[in-house]
Amino acid sequence: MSTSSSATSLKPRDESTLAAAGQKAAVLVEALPWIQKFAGETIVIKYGGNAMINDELRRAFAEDVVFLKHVGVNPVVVHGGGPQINHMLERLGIQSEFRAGLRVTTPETLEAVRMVLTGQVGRELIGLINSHGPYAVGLSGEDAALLRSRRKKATGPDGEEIDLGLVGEVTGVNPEAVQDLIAAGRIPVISTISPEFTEEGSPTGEVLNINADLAAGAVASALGAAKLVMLTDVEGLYADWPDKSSLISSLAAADLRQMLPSLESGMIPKMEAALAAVDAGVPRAAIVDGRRPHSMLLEIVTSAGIGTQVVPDQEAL
Ligand SMILES: Nc1ncnc2c1ncn2[C@@H]1O[C@H](COP(=O)(O)OP(=O)(O)O)[C@@H](O)[C@H]1O
Ligand SMILES: CC(=O)N[C@@H](CCC(=O)OP(=O)(O)O)C(=O)O
Repeated sequence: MSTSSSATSLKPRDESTLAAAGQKAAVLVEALPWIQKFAGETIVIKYGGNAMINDELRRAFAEDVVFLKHVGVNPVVVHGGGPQINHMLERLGIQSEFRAGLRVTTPETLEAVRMVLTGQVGRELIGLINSHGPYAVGLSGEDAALLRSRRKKATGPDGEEIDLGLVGEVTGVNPEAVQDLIAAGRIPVISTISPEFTEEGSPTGEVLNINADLAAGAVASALGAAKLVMLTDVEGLYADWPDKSSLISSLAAADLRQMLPSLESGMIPKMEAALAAVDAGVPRAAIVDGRRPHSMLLEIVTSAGIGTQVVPDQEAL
């Protein structure tokens, strides 16, 4: 048998591929305890509109979600779509206005919000996940009585009451439809429009626009999730925004509660949601940079995580 180097099928193995293989094995082994910890558990992932701004990011997100499903975790996706709604409103010649991080919502705006979230952003996400197999099923807060809400009263920086129009806060979550989908091996993908209910518990016939962070926090609490992960367009929570050297890696619920009044814009509902989830017994809420492909997977299956995590007070001692 000839071993001459002229044989065309003979491919030498170089040192660099061996070194790279070693690093890959280390990553997989590091993931093992986290996969064991979360197997059989539900993780709620809030996918913000700013973290889905290009095809690479959207594809990586879908891969991460399907990866989690295949290692035995039950991912539940709650998606936003703020920038996509802004774009649609611009096309319709409607001005976007945000107060305390929430969109002031007129009946006309609500029509666009519902159309973009449920009909466009949700559909695209479901399509991307389902390019890997028949996993994702879309739900709006209107489906199977998933969400109940009432008008949200917001307060401005000087304590004044702000009228946000058709904006809701979640008053109840009926997680049965989501649990049914999980039991059937599916990945629920939730868009955050919710029917409005009176104080007495009757439906008013109106639907309300719910901020996706706040909805994700409520869904994570109702499902007894093991973790809430929120993907956004910054590295995490900054103690002294916008000073880039003040990125927080971990903080206790009590410290976050103290910080809340000083937060600005979109960080207000995000951190309110993180706090509400941890207060309701979700062991971890993490804010990660969704502009980095696979940030969600790295947050869940690595020891250091990558963003800011909120932990219950007793764990921070
Ligand atoms: N303390 C803070 N740390 C980080 N970001 C902050 C802070 N305060 C305000 N922000 C702003 O919050 C934004 C994230 O909220 P938002 O735009 O609503 O995200 P998403 O669309 O992902 O929900 C950041 O891009 C940043 O401009
Ligand atoms: C009341 C309110 O503000 N609703 C949000 C819902 C979408 C959302 O939250 O999207 P992101 O997560 O991408 O910001 C809105 O209309 O923009």
